[in-house]
Amino acid sequence: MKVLLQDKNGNPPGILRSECVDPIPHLFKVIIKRLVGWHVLPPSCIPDSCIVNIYDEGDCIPPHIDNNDFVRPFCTVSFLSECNIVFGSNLEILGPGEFSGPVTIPLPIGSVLVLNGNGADVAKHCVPAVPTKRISITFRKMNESKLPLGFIPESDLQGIEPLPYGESRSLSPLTTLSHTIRQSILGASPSENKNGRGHYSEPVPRVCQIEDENSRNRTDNLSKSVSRDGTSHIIRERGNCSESVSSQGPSEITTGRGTYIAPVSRASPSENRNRAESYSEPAPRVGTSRIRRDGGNNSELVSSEGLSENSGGRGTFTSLVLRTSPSENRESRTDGYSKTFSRDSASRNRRERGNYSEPVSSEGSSGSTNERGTYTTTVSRESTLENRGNRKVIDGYPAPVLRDGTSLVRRERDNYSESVSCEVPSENKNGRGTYSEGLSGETLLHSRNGTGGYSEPVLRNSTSRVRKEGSNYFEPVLSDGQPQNRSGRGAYTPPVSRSSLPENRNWTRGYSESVLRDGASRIRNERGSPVSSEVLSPNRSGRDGYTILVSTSFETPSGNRNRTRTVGYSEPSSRDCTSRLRGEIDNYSEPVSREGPSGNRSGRGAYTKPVSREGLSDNRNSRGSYSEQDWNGSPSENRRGFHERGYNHLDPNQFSQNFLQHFDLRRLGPLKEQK
Ligand SMILES: O=C(O)CCC(=O)C(=O)O
Ligand SMILES: [Fe+2]
Repeated sequence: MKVLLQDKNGNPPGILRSECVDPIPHLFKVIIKRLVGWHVLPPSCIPDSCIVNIYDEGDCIPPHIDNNDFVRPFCTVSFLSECNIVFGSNLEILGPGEFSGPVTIPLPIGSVLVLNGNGADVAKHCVPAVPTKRISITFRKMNESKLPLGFIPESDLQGIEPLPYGESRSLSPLTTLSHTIRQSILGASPSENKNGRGHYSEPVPRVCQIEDENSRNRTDNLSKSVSRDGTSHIIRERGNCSESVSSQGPSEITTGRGTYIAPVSRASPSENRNRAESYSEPAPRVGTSRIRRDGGNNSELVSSEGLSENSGGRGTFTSLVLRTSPSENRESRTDGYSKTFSRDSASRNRRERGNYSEPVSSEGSSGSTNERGTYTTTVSRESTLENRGNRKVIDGYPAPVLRDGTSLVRRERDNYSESVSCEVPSENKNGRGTYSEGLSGETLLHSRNGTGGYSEPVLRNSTSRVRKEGSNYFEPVLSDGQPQNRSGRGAYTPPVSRSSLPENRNWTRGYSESVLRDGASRIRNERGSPVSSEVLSPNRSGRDGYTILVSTSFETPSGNRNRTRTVGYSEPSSRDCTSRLRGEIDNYSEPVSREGPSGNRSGRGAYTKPVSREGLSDNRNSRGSYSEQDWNGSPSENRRGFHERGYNHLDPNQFSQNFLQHFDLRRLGPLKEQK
């Protein structure tokens, strides 16, 4: 593969230090503060740049790895519509906007995807042609040694600290981020997430009601949220950086001075582009594994190999654990996204079953067992029927009653499960730690123990943790060290006191690993941090803050059962590296910005225009960093439209206006119509 070490203008990959972009909009700062306050990003990675990718229907971002001029972890927040993101070291371009890779992860609206470790540095990622318009904002911190010349840090973004955990019943930041990160991030001010003592309590979901509505309404609400801010919201990269991306070669990126980095539409090597084979399913149902962390706090989307048990027999199972704010979000979330954890990390119940590990609400939720004897936190559809009458039903799904009165409902969709929690009367709990009458006592018990015999302990103080690993449970970890939580199945490990949690759990540094059905293994960091992905040893160093999903057998299910364990995690054995998840290798990508050929990643624009599906092969360069040999067609042709749309050199207000148009679909109509 031909690798360009510089773009058309002679710029090397990475941050363009001499470039200047607009300052970060106020609303973005609000988001950043929450990302850090809620432990999604560590204080060492406070974003000082960002990219706003605006996708029209059919647009995509080819395989790439975010340049290392940006520190890890970094994250991306999704808006407007859900789409998939594909990870893998070998991502193929099967056609315009059609990429195939070992791991496909859905990005729900409002979710935050954190990339770290190998997930950010080894695996590539790409966004196949989106089904409908979508916007994502990628927040990254520039490496200090790569800061744009004359770069002046935003004073109000300095010294942001993670909010301290609140007490007992309050949810921990580590447990609240979620799909609703959007609503929380956009709908409340940081201070509102603190309790009277200045502790983190819970995000205030001002727009939670939106969650009960359809995407359009959500969009509307998003608009409102944005509008509420009254400032020039979104988009625009703060005069912090711009980056250039050459059309090929690993790691090209650039940043410039400002805060934003422009467009990021990295294309994959030419050889991967024009494949004749038709590719009907971008996201292989089986063989996808996903991990998502919505925040440094443990909101994770974890999916794994097509474990029928865990996915209700529908193939790929994914457990989506999103953080949300406890109260409001619970009642209102209906589209399956909601939270799951409790306030302190200890309260997270996590279960790692043969094929997946999944967070379980700390309040004691826990799971239900499916009829196949497989433990799953997810409420199976089967059980739904029988439990429906006794449980709170959210969007058609029953909500297990948690001890503290909260309930958790998870449902499974094609490829993933979503958890939805909601509040339920405390009377619905008995004193045994199980569930009782009221809402679903018997039914719940039935659901839980009917098959797998798994009874999940629910500590009254909601600080229990449950974990199941394979056939064994790795259980309860009470925050107070109490050993009450055990299923009695014999497969449990003794309760582990909170303080000793890491050491007692598994191999190493707090990771617990489970082997996926197809041989893939998964590792999770109980401390709740990130979610990394790939399996390469470097990234599995066991550093805090991320979960590692190792899935090595997507393409060769039968041959991936051999694992090589390395410090706390297993090494994938497949040669094709399909075990990688979430990485971003700057193989290069080619952004196509609305500003035109030379505008990609220039940092002038706060956003990037993903590559259009139709013009995939033509649209990939950013700053002209493409090679004629590799790119057929004229880039400018594909970008013309953007030029004409006047996205270039907009002043903040004008820029905002344009940006808002994309959000307020109700008022302004479909984005398409605005062209
Ligand atoms: O749109 C997304 O979710 C991903 C964007 C991305 O990969 C990037 O900005 O580098
Ligand atoms: Fe990226």
